Amino acid sequence: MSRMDTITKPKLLIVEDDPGLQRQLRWAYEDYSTMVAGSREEALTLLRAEEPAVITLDLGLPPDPDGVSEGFRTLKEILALAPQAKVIIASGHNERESALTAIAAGAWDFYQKPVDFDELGAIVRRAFHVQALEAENRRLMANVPGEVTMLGGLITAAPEMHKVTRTIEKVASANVSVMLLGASGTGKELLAKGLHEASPRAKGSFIAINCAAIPDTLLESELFGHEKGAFTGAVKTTEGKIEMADGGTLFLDEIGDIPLPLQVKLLRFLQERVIERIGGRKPIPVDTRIVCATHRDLKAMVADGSFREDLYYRLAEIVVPIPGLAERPGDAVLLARHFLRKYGKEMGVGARDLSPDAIAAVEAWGWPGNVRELENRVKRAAIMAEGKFITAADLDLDEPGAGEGDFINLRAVRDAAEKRAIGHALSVCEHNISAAARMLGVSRPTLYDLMKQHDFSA
Ligand SMILES: Nc1ncnc2c1ncn2[C@@H]1O[C@H](COP(=O)(O)OP(=O)(O)OP(=O)(O)O)[C@@H](O)[C@H]1O
Repeated sequence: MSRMDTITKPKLLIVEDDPGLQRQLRWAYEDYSTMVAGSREEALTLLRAEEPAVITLDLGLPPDPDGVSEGFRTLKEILALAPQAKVIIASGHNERESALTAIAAGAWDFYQKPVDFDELGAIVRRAFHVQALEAENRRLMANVPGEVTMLGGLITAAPEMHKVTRTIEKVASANVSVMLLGASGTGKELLAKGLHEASPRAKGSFIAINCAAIPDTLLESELFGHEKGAFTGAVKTTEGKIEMADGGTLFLDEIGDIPLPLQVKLLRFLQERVIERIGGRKPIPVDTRIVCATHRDLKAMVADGSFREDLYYRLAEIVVPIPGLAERPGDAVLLARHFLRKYGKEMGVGARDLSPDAIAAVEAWGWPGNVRELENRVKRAAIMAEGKFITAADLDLDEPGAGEGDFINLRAVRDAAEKRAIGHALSVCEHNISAAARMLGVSRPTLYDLMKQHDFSA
């Protein structure tokens, strides 16, 4: 076995004690990197060292070459070490029963001796094929969000967002101010948190505040805190959010909503790194990093005088635009599946997936509310849906023309409605055609015709 072989060819382990057969089998499998073991011990040693994907196993091994006991023992030990390996059993005449027992014990397939190389070759090829598919599947499942934690728990497969996360990772450790620009629900807070966690301030607190959600009159106290008796109702001295985030990061969402007088106070903090609580007399030094975000056009606000230019440049040394969900190819479905798993687990319902019509609808939707909208729709669907699959209707994405622009005429609307109803019935009935036909009140042949017409696979 050359080094090249091990790198490029799939590995096949042949467990066979007959030297003649060993030679023949080795010769028959040129396409694989083959290795031969004549006993259980040798088989296990090679298994540990080489991790072959497929194994052919003769049940009659020494010290019991005419029985099956050693073969079964070997099978059991192989599967204990490598449950994903495909083990193909070789059984002699009249050993069909043992072969079936071996399958029940976890073997993948069997063939009858004397060896028919064509037949065995086909079984081995198929075993490799299935093994590769399963390995690919496992790899994809491992990459399923939730299990992979990207920056701040963010989930994405879109290159546009990978660029964003790379930028954030880079600026996290630099001493620069960062402004995130993006529509509501695009994940700005999640990214700000990711930035904090990737920065040397990760041991400090991450505090978030939405400036648009707090009335102007309270915002100053929220940010800077107040001394006892500073105003009616100030019954005790309270720290502001800037102070609470000392040593950490303060995320100011909707920074464009800060009124002008407060902009001045914030600028002073950024320049001098001290704050004064409302009603306080002494400046308090605070080491807080500010990360801010907005969906507004701050440059236009600077131009019309509603946002201070000097503050803008203090806050926006690095500006990171965040693309909307609809501009991230593949992310909507990826995130829908993630939220489905998350809420399915939380509610203790079994594993569920999106039906084909739901996938199409999720891909076509414009997502004006971005990830937040998607999360809300999936959460509601996870609660309401009954079948194993979540449909477009469950997600409330099934109005005629959803995401597709206007319909041309009534026939097109009927067509679309028919297609949705069929997709829904098929997914609810888990593709059982008779059950779906009953649900739709049509005969089986009619449903077959309709499925053909609407491009559903039978
Ligand atoms: N890529 C993502 N992966 C996983 N969850 C996400 C992702 N993007 C957003 N979310 C989730 O969507 C919701 C909205 O995200 P977030 O609050 O970060 O958005 P935002 O841009 O700050 O919104 P707003 O400006 O309206 O406050 C949160 O529950 C967040 O956890």
